[in-house]
Amino acid sequence: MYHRLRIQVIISTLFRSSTTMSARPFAPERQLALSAVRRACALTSSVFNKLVKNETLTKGDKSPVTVGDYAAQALISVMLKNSFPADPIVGEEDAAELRVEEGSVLRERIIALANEALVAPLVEGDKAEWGIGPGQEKTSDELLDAIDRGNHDGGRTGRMWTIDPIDGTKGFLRGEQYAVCVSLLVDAQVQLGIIGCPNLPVDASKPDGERGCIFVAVRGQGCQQIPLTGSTETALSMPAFTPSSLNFLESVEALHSSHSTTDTISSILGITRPPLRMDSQAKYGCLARGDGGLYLRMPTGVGYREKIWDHAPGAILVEEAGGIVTDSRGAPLDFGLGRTLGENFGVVAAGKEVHSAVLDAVQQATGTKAKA
Ligand SMILES: Nc1ncnc2c1ncn2[C@@H]1O[C@H](COP(=O)(O)OS(=O)(=O)O)[C@@H](OP(=O)(O)O)[C@H]1O
Ligand SMILES: [Mg+2]
Ligand SMILES: [Mg+2]
Ligand SMILES: [Mg+2]
Repeated sequence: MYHRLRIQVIISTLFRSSTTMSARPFAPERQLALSAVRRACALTSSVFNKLVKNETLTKGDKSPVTVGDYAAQALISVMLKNSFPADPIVGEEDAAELRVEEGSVLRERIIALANEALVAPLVEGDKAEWGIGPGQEKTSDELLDAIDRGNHDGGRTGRMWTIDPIDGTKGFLRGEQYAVCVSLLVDAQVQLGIIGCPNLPVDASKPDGERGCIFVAVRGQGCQQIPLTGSTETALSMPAFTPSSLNFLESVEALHSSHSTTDTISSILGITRPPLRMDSQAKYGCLARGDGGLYLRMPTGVGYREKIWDHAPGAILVEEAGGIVTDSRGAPLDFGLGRTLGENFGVVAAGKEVHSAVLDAVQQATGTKAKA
């Protein structure tokens, strides 16, 4: 029923005209990044369809890394460099492991996949000057360098992009939710966030219906959902939840977010609906469109530092849909500390009507004091 509460306004014509686009702040960045995320979603879907799981590597942090992660980061990075050559990139992956494997099947597969995605025909909205389309192949070295352009340290000043080429790697490998996530930070403030979710139902009330959505938000311009295979934009606005109508969105992996803390907070708030568990920043998109009323990510006490690419794109979606995103003390997430968010105080994302009640419950559950 909460789906009916969504305020959805079709504004497809608003962003389509290039005259309108270029007049809006960050219009070229939005258009380019949308195209890059769309291509990366096509790439990752095709990897999944062909994927043989024994091609999965294991990195030191135990998260599975697939050819899809590397190839998608290479693709997005090439496209960003072609249009915004001066902008640094904070990307999840780096090519160190691939460089020692010259000629390996894995490396050749990554190069082939990235090039296939780069040379795919132009579709509506694409521009040849972005360095995409037939004949735009790159060499192996150029693609490995593109992956390594994601090695920027982050920081407080200037423009920088974040790329998480496949967020929710475990969901991806299970054939469930994952997301291709890109954001643009300016002086540590998120100005643009784009999240492509190839497996997410376009309408949560029709779980067996059409799948594949992109969520996009530019600061001050609202949050929109676009079907992966179309251009109709739907403006998203978070419905007003009360504590009694709330339900949680949370990680599938208990290692990533403490389910037991969430359970305690749930009882304090009197929430009876079961949590909606899904992998990846698809959770932020679902929150922005009202599939759930609250996203909690509580530290599991293992000293993990959250990464900026795991939250910057999602945070702006929720804020532009009318919600509030803070850590569990009520402090804003700080994207200016480097590649991580620093000490892990968790994430509390919710509608403005309930956010402070949730913070109180978190404080009660964890014995922490909200930041003054
Ligand atoms: N210990 C720990 N604590 C918190 N977070 C961690 C931890 N380990 C990994 N990660 C990051 O979690 C990202 C995926 O988590 P999600 O919430 O998106 O999905 S999940 O349900 O937890 O799988 C995942 O992003 P991807 O690597 O892009 O999949 C990681 O960056
Ligand atoms: Mg990872
Ligand atoms: Mg991630
Ligand atoms: Mg990832």
